[in-house]
Amino acid sequence: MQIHRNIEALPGFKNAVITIGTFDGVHEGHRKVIRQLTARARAANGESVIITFHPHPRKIVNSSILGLRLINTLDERIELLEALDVDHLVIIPFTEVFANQLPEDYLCNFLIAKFKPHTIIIGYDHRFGRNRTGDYKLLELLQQKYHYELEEIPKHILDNISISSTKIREAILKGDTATTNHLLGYDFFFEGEVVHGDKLGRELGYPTANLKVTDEEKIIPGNGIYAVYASLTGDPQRFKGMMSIGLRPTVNGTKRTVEVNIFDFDTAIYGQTLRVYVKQFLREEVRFDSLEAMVQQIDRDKIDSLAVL
Ligand SMILES: Cc1cc2nc3c(=O)[nH]c(=O)nc-3n(C[C@H](O)[C@H](O)[C@H](O)COP(=O)(O)O)c2cc1C
Ligand SMILES: Nc1ncnc2c1ncn2[C@@H]1O[C@H](COP(=O)(O)OP(=O)(O)O)[C@@H](O)[C@H]1O
Repeated sequence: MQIHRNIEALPGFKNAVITIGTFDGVHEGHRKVIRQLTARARAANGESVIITFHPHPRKIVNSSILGLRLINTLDERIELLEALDVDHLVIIPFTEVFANQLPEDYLCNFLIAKFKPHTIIIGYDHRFGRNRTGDYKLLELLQQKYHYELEEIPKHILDNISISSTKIREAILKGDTATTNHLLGYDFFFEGEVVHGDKLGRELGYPTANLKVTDEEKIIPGNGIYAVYASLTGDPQRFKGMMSIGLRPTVNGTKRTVEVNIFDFDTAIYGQTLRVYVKQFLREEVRFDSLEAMVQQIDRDKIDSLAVL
């Protein structure tokens, strides 16, 4: 997959079959659309092109949802799309100027001028241009003039995509790993930099890599204890482990922490980036009367984790 970030330097596409969207999550619903895209491109003897936006258009167009958390960072989205046999990914910086183009200008100066699309695959409810006034009808109207084919994404797939995206975000926040991973079609993951904690973990027999998630838009699972896989950037090895997210009431914690104990592992990894695949929710965080009681429970968490990993 070729990645293009500069719209002034796009290549000449061959029979471009294009679709437009944010694809946050690259979940099962998105994959259906992408299969439609790649199949159509093959049939047209052309190239499949995904046009996506960053930052998320909803942040620009509707500032009331500034707090919107995303299932994927841009880099994760790229990585997931990379695995799906798409020829080109075009990342458009979604600015106010871009959003404020008249629909006809967007169509003519952007879509047609830059892509010369053979086919546009789009949902019937797709909106574009200033105040989102451009619609499918306009695309139909100008089809002859600009010689593109129009292919509709079936409504049930579109409905399913928006329901899934909402459900996935809610499920992640609730710690509902079964729903999350089922709807995503892969295990939800996130990354964080390993930072210093209170140095209590090692004393308790369970050193934990404390993670600082640097992308503030990234959604993080709700509080609880989870069975996870973990890997270090640049290292293909995937370790088993368990994660605790929460306030750590037992040690009178006040800050929400994300920490991972990696099984059969004994290396200082401060400063490194750890990726965590959230496999299964095990239990809620509890306030224990003593550290011994907590360690006994963590012993059981390890057994429970190993049973699902
Ligand atoms: C698998 C696991 C489960 C945990 N469960 C709880 C818990 O239920 N309640 C709690 O207060 N802290 C829990 N913790 C957090 C510990 O209190 C924490 O690891 C300890 O304070 C060490 O922190 P440090 O890494 O900053 O030294 C858990 C940690 C792990 C790894
Ligand atoms: N099995 C392991 N799981 C997680 N971290 C480990 C492990 N073994 C060694 N480490 C290292 O030790 C650190 C955790 O030790 P800990 O005593 O909990 O200190 P801190 O409070 O700074 O997290 C991790 O950040 C990592 O660098």
